[in-house]
Amino acid sequence: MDAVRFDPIRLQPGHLSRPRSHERWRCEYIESTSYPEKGSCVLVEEEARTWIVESRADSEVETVMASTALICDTEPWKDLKEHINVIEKTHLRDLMNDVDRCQSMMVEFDGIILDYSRQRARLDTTEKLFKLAEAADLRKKIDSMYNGEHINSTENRSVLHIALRAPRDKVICSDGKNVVPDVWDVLDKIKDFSDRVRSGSWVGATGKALKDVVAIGIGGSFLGPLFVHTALQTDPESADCANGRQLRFLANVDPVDVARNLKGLNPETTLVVVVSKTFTTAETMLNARTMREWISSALGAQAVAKHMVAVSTNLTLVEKFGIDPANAFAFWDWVGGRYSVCSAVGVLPLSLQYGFPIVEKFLKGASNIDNHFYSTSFERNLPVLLGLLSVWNVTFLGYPARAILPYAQALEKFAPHIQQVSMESNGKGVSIDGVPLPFEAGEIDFGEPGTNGQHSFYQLIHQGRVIPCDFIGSIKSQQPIYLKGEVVSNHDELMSNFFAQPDALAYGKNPEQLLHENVPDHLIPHKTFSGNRPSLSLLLPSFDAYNIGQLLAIYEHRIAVEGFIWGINSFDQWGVELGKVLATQVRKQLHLSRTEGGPVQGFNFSTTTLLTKYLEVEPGNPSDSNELPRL
Ligand SMILES: O=P(O)(O)OC[C@H]1O[C@H](O)[C@H](O)[C@@H](O)[C@@H]1O
Repeated sequence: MDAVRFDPIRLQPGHLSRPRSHERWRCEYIESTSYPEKGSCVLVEEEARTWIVESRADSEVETVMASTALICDTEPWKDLKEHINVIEKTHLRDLMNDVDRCQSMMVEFDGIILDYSRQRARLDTTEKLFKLAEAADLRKKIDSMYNGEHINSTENRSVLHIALRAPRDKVICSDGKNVVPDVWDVLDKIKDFSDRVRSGSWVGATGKALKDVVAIGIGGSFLGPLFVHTALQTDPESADCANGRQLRFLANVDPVDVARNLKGLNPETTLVVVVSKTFTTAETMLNARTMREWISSALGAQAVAKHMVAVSTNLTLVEKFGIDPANAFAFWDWVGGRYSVCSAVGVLPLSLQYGFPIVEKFLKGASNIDNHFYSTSFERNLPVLLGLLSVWNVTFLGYPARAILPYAQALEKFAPHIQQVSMESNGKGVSIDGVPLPFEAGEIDFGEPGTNGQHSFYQLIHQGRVIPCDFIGSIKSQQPIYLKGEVVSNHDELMSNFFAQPDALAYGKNPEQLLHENVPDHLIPHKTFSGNRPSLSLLLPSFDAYNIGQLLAIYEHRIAVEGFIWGINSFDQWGVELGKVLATQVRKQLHLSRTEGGPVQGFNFSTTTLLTKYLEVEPGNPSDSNELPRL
């Protein structure tokens, strides 16, 4: 039995290290306090200043005694706080004149250039950020992730999306087991299945080839695959492989999304892929039942086996739903939903559309960044630099948002995907040990492809609030256009904006310049740009499948770095639960009122009034017959 001393003032649920299953620990405490109930650790005895606790967990995994120290208590943090005053006195206009500084703030890896010279940072700022990384044990945390330790401590899970794109011969262990062979078993199964569907050897119930795929899923089971699909759609090599095929995504439980997705589809030639990690998500399951009805009402119930397959970690529920387990593609609880695009979640629908070899290139791109992130010194490590700079912007300079501005229509769905990866991962208010954070973590991500955004929200970015921007561009266009007689090609036109906007933000325009241009006095305040607005630029060779994989992994790891520095758990998402629970209560009420006409009860005045109005306008009971969209 180990004796552990706790400081009751800092003691919060989550601070107790858990003994191995059914072990007992003696915990001495300093002042009188009540035992903080914590999951599987139960208080079995209490003596003077001592609790005897016993673990009731089945797991043999021991959580290491978590430190109650917050990163903001460290010297490097305090030093950076002081350093803000120094940076406040600088202007990017001047910082950009220092060529040595600018040169040091350009990093190249595998043809990807990161230019962070337009960050409000000097060389000593980055030095201080590296010290902060040291204080946050960043190296150790990255290693823990790669070693399969249960860094998602509130769910007691490893975080191993890196294993999803690891080469066959790599060894990556979770709970003592090499998971890479399991990953490749599923990848091989996907390759085989998608080859059969694409070649027409797997056909639908009426013998027709399945050329259209509807992937049902939401959140992490939707946004990543949608981003990659949208990016590959116009990549020439990928587009060639998708000839004659369609991939659609049904996410929203809004029946309009069903209607839109079904429009023009024939059940005879459609394959439905139900994607859900848990196979319990309300929206996905209702959409899956809807699509099952759409297929069976047209082709008979037996057709479901040929027209519906699933991706899930919960194969028992897949079978219960009526999908043949032979047509289920597994993944594992060590893959977070928002980090699952490289699992069957993305690989199956994308392989059906583009063929497995294209998807393998995408996986190789992501794997290349996994190696870079793991093995490159922090000074030249793209995700580490990006993560540290984000922490600097959000927490120290106080800029709460980040604009993701790809100068690439192919990356149209990148910002929506990163919104989930970033905001669900880092939108936390307590440290990994459960201590309320006395500083802001997480950021608000939003974005649109350039140049569309320029004609929309850039006004605010230039003259309103300061929003650090990520400019993302490619050297080669996926679909070049050049018109004889035009000054530049269409891609050069696009990229002129990519190169110009960061300088406009950094330098701005001052009243002297405006006077010199004979701008009337009364317009000078309106036409003045303060400048000094930070951005960074990422220039990639192209947006082919490999580069898209790289870009994805850069952002995934950048977000992990931010969480590691803030000392939060970036891999759980308890914040999404409450809304779901309350919706259950409303669903029950709607059913009751529709079927028995019962009055709205048990809600506050506002919800009661709204529900009553809602029920008045659309009266009627659920009917005995099915109703499907008529579009
Ligand atoms: O894949 P599923 O289990 O259906 O989950 C879909 C989504 O549901 C939840 O809302 C979680 O917050 C997301 O992280 C998850 O991606």
